[in-house]
Amino acid sequence: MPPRTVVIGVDSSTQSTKAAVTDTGTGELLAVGRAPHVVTGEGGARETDPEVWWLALCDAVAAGLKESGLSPSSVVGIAVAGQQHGLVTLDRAGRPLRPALLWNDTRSAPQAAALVAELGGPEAWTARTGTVPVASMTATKWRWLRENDPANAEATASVRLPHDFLTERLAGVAATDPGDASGTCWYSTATGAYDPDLLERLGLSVSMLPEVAATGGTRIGSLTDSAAEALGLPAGIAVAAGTGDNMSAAVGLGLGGAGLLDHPVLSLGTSGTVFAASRTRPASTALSGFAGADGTYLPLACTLNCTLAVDKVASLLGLHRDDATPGGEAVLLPYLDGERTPDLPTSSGLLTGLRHDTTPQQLLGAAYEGAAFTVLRALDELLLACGLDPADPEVAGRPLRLIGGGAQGRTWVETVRRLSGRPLIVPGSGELVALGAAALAASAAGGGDPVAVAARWNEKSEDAELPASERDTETWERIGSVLDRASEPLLGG
Ligand SMILES: Nc1ncnc2c1ncn2[C@@H]1O[C@H](COP(=O)(O)OP(=O)(O)O)[C@@H](O)[C@H]1O
Ligand SMILES: O=C(CO)[C@@H](O)[C@H](O)COP(=O)(O)O
Repeated sequence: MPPRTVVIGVDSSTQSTKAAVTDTGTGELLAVGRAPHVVTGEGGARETDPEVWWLALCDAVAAGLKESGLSPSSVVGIAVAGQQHGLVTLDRAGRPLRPALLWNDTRSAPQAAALVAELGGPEAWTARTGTVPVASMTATKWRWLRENDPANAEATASVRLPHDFLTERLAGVAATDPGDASGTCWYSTATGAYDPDLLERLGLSVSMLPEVAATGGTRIGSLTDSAAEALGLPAGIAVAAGTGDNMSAAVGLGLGGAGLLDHPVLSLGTSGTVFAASRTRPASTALSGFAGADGTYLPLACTLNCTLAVDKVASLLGLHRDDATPGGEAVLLPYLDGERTPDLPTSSGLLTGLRHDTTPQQLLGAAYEGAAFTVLRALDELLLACGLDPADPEVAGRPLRLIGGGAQGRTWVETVRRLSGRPLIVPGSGELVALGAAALAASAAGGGDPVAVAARWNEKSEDAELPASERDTETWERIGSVLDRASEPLLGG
């Protein structure tokens, strides 16, 4: 038998880094090393020092390798999938000038509104870049920095996204991929390149940005001696371009440009996201028309408040996260970070429908319902943008794949099932982002198309399949009516 070779898929997300030591041949997840991140900031600010991500990556890789019991010499490749959109600013020596502005930092909402108006409205942005700027998009953060921290903006020699900052630390090469680049709002999914006019408008030049590799699985270089020493891995192994975390999850599921719209995906993490792989370029202002890691399309909608917000409500109530019952009359919109979908960056949490007999368990259940409702309503927009009618019983009956940390939680699964009325598939692998990155690494190390690699790995996956339960339309309508009434003044409706 030839010796076992492995690849390392890194998921550098908002709350932590995970490094999945993955068998190159079978996709078996042999070990997962973990290291937490620190997010700081009050009000709308959310920042992390990029050096925290690098140290967490080193710790997670070391922990994963130790747990696997394998020799470092069995590792043949590595790829990073990172939280999308974050703005990393580097000096001439490649050192971060300041903490990164994260995807859920809402301070750049005014800059987003100004950019939308400057181009003549949302449709113009959809046509140009695929996506309408909201506070999450990198372009709005760069403009915020120029207006609010001009000294650091002036000193910036290069701009990176979280995943390509880390990839550059690994390979010494400035590279990104179409998927993560499409979340900047200065890359066009229509042309597959940076938009020179938008760069000029933003005061950026191409020389400040990483080159866009053809796919996230492209080998952009090899592990440098210094990175090898920091990670305890052999120098010279393949480094892939990597991608954004949602794009990587799509790869991990074996979805990529194959038009597999019959299985939309719902991810329950710090963010709640819904997305579907598509061959058709989406043209809706109601969602983000991102690219996939291979340059095809990944229409996606994202909420700012999902598992972290619900965990916060549980801790305020002194309850365990699964100590919840359906909310009854109580409606809780847990928009603790403001909200992105719907675009309500200055909103905060809202509780209504309290009675003398409302219990703490119902309040927690109402937080789950509010978070799940918000992302599920975005799913309807996603389907519409993909030319599907969400009210069509055939479309409404298609299964929803549930991923992210929340998919491991009983109450999350039951709440999504009850409010969606759909059958659910919970994939056997709980680490789809890291698995997708491992497939990108395997591809870079010589293993062919990453989506095909992941699809082959998934053939043995033991997925949980849950049949549909009756849809709780009463709760759905109650929450929808509260949200619509509360957002009217904020949306100017
Ligand atoms: N067993 C579980 N039950 C419910 N929620 C869980 C469970 N395990 C993890 N989570 C939730 O998953 C979240 C982290 O998910 P993850 O997808 O790793 O987030 P991120 O990618 O944003 O860092 C945590 O906020 C936690 O609430
Ligand atoms: O902004 C988005 C998607 O557009 C988020 O989904 C981020 O990519 C962060 O993801 P998690 O840390 O919640 O996984």
